[in-house]
Amino acid sequence: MASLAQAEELDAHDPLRSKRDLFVGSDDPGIVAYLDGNSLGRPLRASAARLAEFVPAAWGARLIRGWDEEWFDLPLTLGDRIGAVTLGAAPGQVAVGDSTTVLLYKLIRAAVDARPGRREIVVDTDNFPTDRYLVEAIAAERNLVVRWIESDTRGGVTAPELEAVLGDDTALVLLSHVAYRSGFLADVPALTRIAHAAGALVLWDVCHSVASVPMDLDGWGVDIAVGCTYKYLNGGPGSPAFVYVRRELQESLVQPIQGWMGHAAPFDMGPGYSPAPGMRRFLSGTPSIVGMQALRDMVDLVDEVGMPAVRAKSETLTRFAIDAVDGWPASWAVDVATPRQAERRGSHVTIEHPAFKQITAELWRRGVIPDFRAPQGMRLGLSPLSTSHVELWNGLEAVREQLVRL
Ligand SMILES: Cc1ncc(COP(=O)(O)O)c(C=O)c1O
Ligand SMILES: Nc1c(O)cccc1C(=O)C[C@H](N)C(=O)O
Repeated sequence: MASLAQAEELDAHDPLRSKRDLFVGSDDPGIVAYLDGNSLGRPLRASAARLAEFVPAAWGARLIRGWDEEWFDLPLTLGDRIGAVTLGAAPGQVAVGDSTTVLLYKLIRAAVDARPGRREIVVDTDNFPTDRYLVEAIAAERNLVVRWIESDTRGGVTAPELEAVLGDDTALVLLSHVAYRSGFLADVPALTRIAHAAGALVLWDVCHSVASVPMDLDGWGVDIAVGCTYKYLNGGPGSPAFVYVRRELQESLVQPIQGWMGHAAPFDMGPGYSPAPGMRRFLSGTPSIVGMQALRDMVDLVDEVGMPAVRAKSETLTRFAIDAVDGWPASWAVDVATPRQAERRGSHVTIEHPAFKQITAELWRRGVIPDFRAPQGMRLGLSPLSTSHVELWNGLEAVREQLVRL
């Protein structure tokens, strides 16, 4: 049974335990347990220093010269770093820029346009709202049909569910690698093979898996992936998203927001749009260089420790959370909505109870910070590099204390 002693023991043997001290606020007594790193990761102390220095040393001193010296290429050089460290992507296939929502729009549009004559987009009913809304908007724009896979707050998409909706008319399948609610971890290589066998392209939303679940996008034959950088990549609020496009596919995709930064010769400022070769064609306007600074430190840290160590810690954290909740009286009727098989879950655990909305609000007042997802889910986001088992135990104890009072 999970206990404080067990949490202390797990921390004592955790090879990543010293990394927690690298984060701002890890010593703040007002934050008893930060369990929302899957919405907004904590800042690294190195990022605080980098951002403080950026204004005088980069922006202030280099001024417009900064674009030639580094910033113009940063979306692609940083993309390559994210690709190598977290995505299993060879260079030249990842670009950073825009928000997740905007990148998803650009790539969903490009993908359905690359399959002319096919009229359906497949997506699941419990995919993240932005993904669903975009698919509906693009279906309306392009006169396409949305084929829904029924999923719920406890699930994710499996191979038989995908097979049941695929057909000759499927242009694109849009799925999440880790379901934002349940934490279900989809079998990317298997589902990608199934979609390809039907002649469809697949776009993976990797927001909740990047830097928490190891990926091999090249090896898995993934077409396109989009992910955000403010969760487990700790880029800060609104840090830009990234897109991966398989090399062989790049020249065949035309994205709809044709801005000058994606042009083959942006500084010619000539007539007509001619897309740049390679990943630059997926950029639109001036990317947020300021927004790219903090995540550079997290990519370096993940590179130093390696994704297998990150995943191993994530597994002990999620298992500990599930064991602790399993130890609560059955009469409390708290359900674990996250898969119990470690290989089928990402790095958050969701528990369900009708009182969790009010309980989460009270926990925030007490410095215990999970998040609440309607109708009754409490998500415990476990950032492998910044969450300790004792912190998690303290958070769970606070939840238990609230449940006892009901
Ligand atoms: C799975 C998933 N997709 C997309 C988004 C939307 O990203 P953004 O708000 O950065 O556009 C998020 C988070 O907000 C997410 O969790
Ligand atoms: N992106 C967010 C935001 O701008 C404000 C508050 C929360 C978020 C989130 O990240 C939500 C998150 N993607 C989720 O999985 O629910």
